[in-house]
Formats: sequence, C-alpha cells, structure tokens
Amino acid sequence: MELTTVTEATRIILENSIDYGTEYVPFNDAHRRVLAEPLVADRDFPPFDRVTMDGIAIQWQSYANGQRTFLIESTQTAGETQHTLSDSNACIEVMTGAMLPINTDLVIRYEDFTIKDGIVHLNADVRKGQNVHYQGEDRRAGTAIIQPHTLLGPPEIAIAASVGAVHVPVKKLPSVVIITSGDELVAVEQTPLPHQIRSSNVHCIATLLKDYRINVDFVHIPDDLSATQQAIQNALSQYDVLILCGGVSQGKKDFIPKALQAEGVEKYFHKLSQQPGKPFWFGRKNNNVVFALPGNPVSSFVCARRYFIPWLRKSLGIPAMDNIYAALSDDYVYNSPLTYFLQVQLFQEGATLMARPLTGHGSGDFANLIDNQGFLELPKEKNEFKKGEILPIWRYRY
Ligand SMILES: Nc1nc2c(c(=O)[nH]1)N[C@H]1C(S)=C(S)[C@@H](COP(=O)(O)OP(=O)(O)OC[C@H]3O[C@@H](n4cnc5c(N)ncnc54)[C@H](O)[C@@H]3O)O[C@H]1N2
Ligand code: MOO
Ligand SMILES: [Mg+2]
Repeated sequence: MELTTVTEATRIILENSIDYGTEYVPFNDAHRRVLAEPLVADRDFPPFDRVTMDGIAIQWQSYANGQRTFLIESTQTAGETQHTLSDSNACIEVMTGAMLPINTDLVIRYEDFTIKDGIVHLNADVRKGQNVHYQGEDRRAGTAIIQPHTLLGPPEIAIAASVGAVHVPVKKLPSVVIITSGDELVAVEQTPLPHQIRSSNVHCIATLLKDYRINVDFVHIPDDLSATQQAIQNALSQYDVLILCGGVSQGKKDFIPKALQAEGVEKYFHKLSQQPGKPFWFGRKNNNVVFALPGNPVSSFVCARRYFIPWLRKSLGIPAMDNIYAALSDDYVYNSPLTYFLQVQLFQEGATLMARPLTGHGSGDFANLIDNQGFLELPKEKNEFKKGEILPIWRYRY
C-alpha cells in the first residue's frame, strides 16, 4: 500500500482548515486567543505629555537665557488636573505620570538640583524637551495598535485594558472530543489489573491543546465495532473535531478506520511514510474533521504536534508551521525510507539552537519524552545526517 508523505499529508490537512468565526471574550481571559478584528487606540498613546521623572518642570527658554535658580510655584502630582506655570523663570515640582504643566517643556530630576529655602539650584546641564513622554508619540488615536491574526499574550492584554476593550473579538475555537479505544485501558483513578494500563496519552494531547485554550471532552469506547460506530456517530453530531486515539493499525480489534468510513467519514489518507505515527488516519465528513491517531503514546503525540497544531493554527488564521530549525549535535543514522521524528534535547551553542538525539525504547516509551524538548524532522530522502546539519524542529517545551 502506497504511503502518504509527510509533505502531502501536511498539504491535505492544511487545505482542510476551517474558519469558525468570531466571538467576544473578556479581555483578561483572552490570553493565547487569536484576535479577529483590529484593536484600535481610543486615545493617543500616551494621552497627554507625560512626566517621566520625579523633579521639576521648567521652560527651556529660561534656561537658555541663563536662569539656573527657580522658585517653586506648585506641585503637580499624577492624577491631578494640569497646572500652569505663571512665572516663566520659576518651576513646578512634578511627579512621574503627571501631566506636564502648561508653559513648561522639560523636566529635571531631583538628582540634578538641590532645594534651599524653596529655591531650586541646578547642578547639571539640561537638554531641551528632556524627561517628557510626548502625547501621541507612541501611537495615534484611531490607529490599529494590534492587528487581526495576532496570538494574544501579556502585552496585548495590557493594550486591551488601556483602550477599554472590556470584551475583545477573537477567533472562535472548534469543539473537540478525544475518543480513546482499547479494552486494556482504565481510568486514571483506577488500579489497573496485570493486563491493563491507565489511559494516558489522551491527557498528553488534551494538555497540548490547552496551549490554544481548547478544553476537550473525553469519550472512551470498548473494542467493539457497533459500539465504536455509535460513539463516532454521536461525536460527529456533537463536536467539530474528533481526535481518536488507537485502533488504526492492523490488529483484530483495530476497528476505527472501518467504523469511520461506515459513518460516512471520507478517508483522505491512511498511513504515512513516517515513524513514529505511521498508521495515522485523516478524514472529513462535511464540517467534521477527523484525526485518528495511532495509539502508541509517542506516535499520537508526534501526530498531534506535527499535524493537529498546524491545522488548528491555520484554522485560527495564524501561521501554521513553526519554521524553527535546530542543528544536529552529532552524526545520526536512520536506516529506513521514512521521515523520522527524532527525539532531541535542545541546547544553545552561541546563537545556534542545537539538537542532541536521545532515543528511547520506541514509540511506546513515553517516559523518554520527559528528557527531551522536541522532535527533529529527518526527511525520508536521506539516511545519514551529519553533525551541524540544520533541520526543522517541533518543540513541545520552551
Ligand atoms: N502488524 C502490524 N502491527 C502494527 C503496525 C503495523 O504496521 N503492522 N503498526 C504499529 C504501529 S507503528 C503503531 S503506532 C501501532 C498503532 O496501533 P493502533 O493505532 O492500532 O493503537 P492500539 O492498537 O489501540 O494501541 C497501540 C498501543 O498504544 C496503547 N494505547 C492506546 N491508547 C492508549 C491510551 N489512551 N493511553 C495509553 N496507551 C494507549 C495501547 O495500549 C497499545 O500498547 O500499531 C503497531 N502495530
Ligand atoms: O507509529 Mo508507530 O508509530 O511506530 O509506534
Ligand atoms: Mg492496534
């Protein structure tokens, strides 16, 4: 059977991205959501000529005329309405964050003068316009400060707060269900019998999705064809995206591909020329997109990281691919005509991100993921990779 290449699978998956529209969320709950419309400045940034140092404000012309002592007329603190300097040879004490008083145009720090009997005596040179953050010099009122398709983070939340965007327009997220299959699996809170294991890899994938604020539902189905079909039918009617885990290979109870097709999900590919994750199945039914991942924990994680995340990013309108590269720290040989997702430890050597191979005991060994930070993508066209070779890296830790 012809295997689908990683490149072809990527193309197919990205072609099937879906725009879920826009919704409004509270600005302080918008972290790691994608902005859907421009966020516009309601006022200038900053909104007034802002004092940036505690000290005094004077008029430049008085200093230029040789004035070096200044009578203090008043004190302008942050949060007060704007003062006016009436004698152009005097000064006003000003605090950081205050409006620059009318008739003044520069600020001198306390460190640069002494005060004796209410008179300021300068002991440093001053520059025209110093220590003032001028109205509108950062951004003008009415301009878009944050563009759509921005993944929101701490600075963007501060901008939203500053412009009074109590609710911000963000891209809607798909609803996602993760379906496990396998009679050997028991819930986390149970004690497995000798032939059983706790279901774990779905929690790895669910956690990966939390980076994009997606909270999944979980469904478990026994290894039974009609129960599998019923569960798929229910999931198709209730969720946008189905992520299935396990049951996609050659086993006697690997019913997933058959059940999906019986429920009308069209297969776009099954089996990739990659390792781990070779038996990955992907398809679609109308607006339902289905990722049926291989059950082995490292395989399902590689597929979720390498294919689901780019699909989601494209659906949300942000760049799909990471386009981050690392250099191999040692020669590496992989004797198979498949793309290999090599587990690596990442470290910095000068300006270069380096990747040190640390393989475990195959795609069932998920404990080995703990000691690594990402998967280095070794293309299938080659078997021998040289120290220093630069290759795409799929990080799962930063
Ligand atoms: N004859 C062949 N056998 C297998 C092939 C093959 O090409 N020919 N491919 C192997 C590869 S590669 C993989 S990957 C696995 C994929 O298997 P399935 O997708 O059918 O997954 P299962 O059989 O259900 O389970 C595999 C393995 O993963 C464990 N698993 C499953 N779900 C979970 C979970 N939620 N939490 C933790 N562990 C889970 C399961 O217990 C199995 O050990 O097939 C190979 N076989
Ligand atoms: O994809 Mo299976 O990916 O090797 O364990
Ligand atoms: Mg199987």
